[in-house]
Amino acid sequence: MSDEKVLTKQVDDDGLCVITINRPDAMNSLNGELVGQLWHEFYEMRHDDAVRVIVLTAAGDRAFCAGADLKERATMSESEVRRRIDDYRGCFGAIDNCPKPVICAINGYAFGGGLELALACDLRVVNADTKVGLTETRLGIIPGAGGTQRLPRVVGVAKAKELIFTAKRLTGKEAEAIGLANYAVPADQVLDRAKELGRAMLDSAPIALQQAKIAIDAGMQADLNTGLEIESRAYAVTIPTEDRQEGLAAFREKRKPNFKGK
Ligand SMILES: C/C=C/C(=O)SCCNC(=O)CCNC(=O)[C@H](O)C(C)(C)COP(=O)(O)OP(=O)(O)OC[C@H]1O[C@@H](n2cnc3c(N)ncnc32)[C@H](O)[C@@H]1OP(=O)(O)O
Repeated sequence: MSDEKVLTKQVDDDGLCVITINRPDAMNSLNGELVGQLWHEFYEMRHDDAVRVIVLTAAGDRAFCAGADLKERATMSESEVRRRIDDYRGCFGAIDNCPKPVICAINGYAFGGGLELALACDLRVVNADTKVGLTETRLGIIPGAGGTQRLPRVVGVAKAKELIFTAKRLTGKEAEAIGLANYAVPADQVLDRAKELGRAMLDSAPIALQQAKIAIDAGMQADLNTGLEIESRAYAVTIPTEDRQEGLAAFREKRKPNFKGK
């Protein structure tokens, strides 16, 4: 393990947390240490009330994440590669299942596992001039960290097949046009736009945010009637909360609500 931290974390007083991948010299690619730390951090944040909304980004101006660390990969046995793919799935699953909104600020290249990492987040803001893509088929493999499942759910089956079969590298602007990114902005505005989105969510009640995320994510895997049942159960969780009473009181008193996540 090197002395330099591969991941940094900053939480402000309002609960906006910025996680920064810090391997810029290796294009922020995913080695074992980074995957382990990301996984651990997202597990910890599940239970940390000081964190309400998360922005995930990376250091430097070239890459968000160039996917698997291909130099490390070249040294690994087949069984080590299998295990590493499982680690990606566990790590990205922890991000996907994080009960708080996660916004990915794609500051530069996002290829292979790097884009799969971004797809595990709820929203994406991308550098308009960078390139992103699931490039794995050009390396004799397939997207194995959720890409074959999450990309079609975001952009539709036919577009996902086109992108995966051709390993196409899209510009940030093109990613925005197909809904892969919520916003494409100039490079120097990526992090600020992601934080701005995050701050807009801080005004919403934490339990309401969690339940809305659960309802959307679980409901999208189900038929409409099951999805509506999931929504109904998620709504029911919010009914006995102090925050619901606070929301009504704040409306009555014409003031901003002070939500406590209770
Ligand atoms: C389940 C998951 C599977 C996967 O993720 S498979 C991997 C998918 N990733 C890719 O296909 C991207 C591979 N990388 C590239 O295509 C290019 O690179 C870039 C477009 C990202 C950048 O190109 P350029 O600007 O010309 O720079 P450069 O000289 O190629 O790279 C700069 C340094 O960064 C290292 N690097 C780039 N990508 C990776 C990587 N994925 N793993 C480890 N190192 C990487 C290079 O080797 C080099 O380093 P040095 O200066 O020592 O030669």
